[in-house]
Parts: sequence; C-alpha cells; structure tokens
Amino acid sequence: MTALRVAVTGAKGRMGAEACRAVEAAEGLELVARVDQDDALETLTEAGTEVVVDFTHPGVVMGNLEFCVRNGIHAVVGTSGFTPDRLDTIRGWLADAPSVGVLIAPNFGIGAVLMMQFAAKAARYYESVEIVELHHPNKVDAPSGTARRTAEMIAEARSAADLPAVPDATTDDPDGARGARVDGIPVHAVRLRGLVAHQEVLLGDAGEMLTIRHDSFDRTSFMPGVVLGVRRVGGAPGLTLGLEHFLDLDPRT
Ligand SMILES: NC(=O)C1=CN([C@@H]2O[C@H](COP(=O)(O)OP(=O)(O)OC[C@H]3O[C@@H](n4cnc5c(N)ncnc54)[C@H](O)[C@@H]3O)[C@@H](O)[C@H]2O)C=CC1
Ligand SMILES: O=C(O)C1=N[C@H](C(=O)O)C[C@H](O)C1
Repeated sequence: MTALRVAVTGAKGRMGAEACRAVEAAEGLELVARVDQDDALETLTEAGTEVVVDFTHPGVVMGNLEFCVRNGIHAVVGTSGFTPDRLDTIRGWLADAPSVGVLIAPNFGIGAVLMMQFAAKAARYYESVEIVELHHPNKVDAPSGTARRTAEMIAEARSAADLPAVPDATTDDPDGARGARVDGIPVHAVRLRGLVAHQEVLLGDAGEMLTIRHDSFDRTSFMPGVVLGVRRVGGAPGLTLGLEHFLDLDPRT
C-alpha cells in the first residue's frame, strides 16, 4: 500500500515541529514537505501533497487553506482563529471542490475534546457557567480557539434548553475584570510561564458546583488526534468542525 503524502505548514513552530515528528513516526504516512513562513505554498503541490497539516497563525491560515482547497489538497487544521464568518468562507471554497475534506479542530487532545463534550452535555442543568482557559505566555491569541468553541457549544445547549442569560449583577467593571463574553458565556484567559494548554469549565447552581478540567502538559498530547485527522480527512469531503466527528463517540450517551 502506498503511503499517504503529508505536508506540514508552520513546520518550524512548536506544534508544527511536533506534527512533523508524529507524521514521520506514523505507519502509512509519509512526510513530503515542511513549509514555514519563507517557503512558497507551491512547495506543497510540487511535493505531491495529499494532506496538509496546518499549525501556523490566525493571520495566515485562511490563505493557506484557500491554496489547499483550490489545489485539491485535504487539510487538517489546528490553527486557531476560526469565526463563523471564516467557516462560511471555507464552505464557499469547498462548494467548488466537492471532493476535498477540511478538518478544523480547535483542540486535538482527546481529553480536551471529551471535556468540551461533557461541558456541553452538563450545560443545560446549571444556571451559571464560566470558562477559564490557561496557556503558555507565547500564545498570540485570546481567548483560545478551544475556549471559543466550548462557549459556542455551551451557548447552543443553553439555548436549546431555553435557559436565560447567566446571572451576573455586575454593573461597574471599568477594567474588564469580568472577562470576555463569547455567545454570552463569560471566558477568562490566563497566560502563565510553565503552562502548556489547560481549561476549566465551572458550572454552578444552588448549593453546588461542577468543575470539568483538562490539562495538556506536553504537546505530544495533541498528536494522536492529528494523526487520526490525517487518516480520516480524505474520506470526509466538506468541512468538519471538531475532532469529535472522527472519534466514533456513542451517540446515545
Ligand atoms: N488545535 C490544537 O490542538 C492546537 C492548536 N494550536 C494552535 O496552532 C497554532 C500554532 O501554535 P504554535 O505552534 O504554538 O505557534 P508557533 O508560533 O510556535 O508556530 C507557528 C509557525 O508558523 C509559521 N508561519 C507563520 N506564517 C506562516 C506562513 N504563512 N506559512 C507557513 N508557516 C508560517 C511560523 O514561522 C512558526 O514557525 C496557534 O493558532 C495555536 O493556537 C496549538 C496547539 C494545539
Ligand atoms: O496555542 C496553543 O498552545 C493552543 N491553542 C489551541 C487553542 O487556541 O485552543 C489549542 C490548545 O489550547 C493549545
């Protein structure tokens, strides 16, 4: 059987370098190109790339993705910064390339994906919810893509259950101490030396609190998800949002 030809964009970065190692170590995958910011995207087509793994920067990922889709290359995207508008733009490109698959995964950590699923499942039972994401201080964007997507999922679950807005009597907050709001859900971002990627979802109701927490202590934690995405994306044409769609989670639970 011939190996799947995989390239990594952002190959010199923290995640890109780890992804290169994971692809090289994975059976049935061949790393055919390492692309970073000074390299032409044509390197991807010249190398006969079938799947690109992108860990670059929110400011450049859309250009990389458009190139991939227009050239019939499947994409597994870990880069953050995907707003609903951006997702619609990608759907538009994919409409002209119906055989291409794009996976946008806010988080490749299996535990992180489960944490998001558990939080969405719990959301309808609690009056209050807040998200605290904690990352290394070299991270350029806030809130994290994971926190943003978690907030969207929680907001969807609350809306489906007809829950009102989370209670909050704050009227005086000149310094923004109450954090950001994503789809009405409070989100707080911590940047701290020593951390990698962590998130807590705090759910509160009268007399109780449920805390759902996930920690990535090392970037190797993301790699089984990246390799799974690479193996599955070609068989899933169109846009897939979230690794959970490739995890065969039991729909009854
Ligand atoms: N989905 C997930 O599970 C994870 C996602 N991330 C996300 O991945 C992204 C990258 O994170 P890090 O590796 O920590 O950042 P980083 O800054 O270490 O790496 C980014 C790399 O992209 C390169 N780059 C910049 N512009 C480029 C271009 N036009 N073409 C090719 N390469 C280019 C940079 O030179 C750098 O080597 C961030 O958006 C981060 O939030 C990070 C960890 C896990
Ligand atoms: O920049 C990071 O490190 C991470 N970025 C992703 C995000 O923004 O959610 C995933 C993970 O949290 C690590």
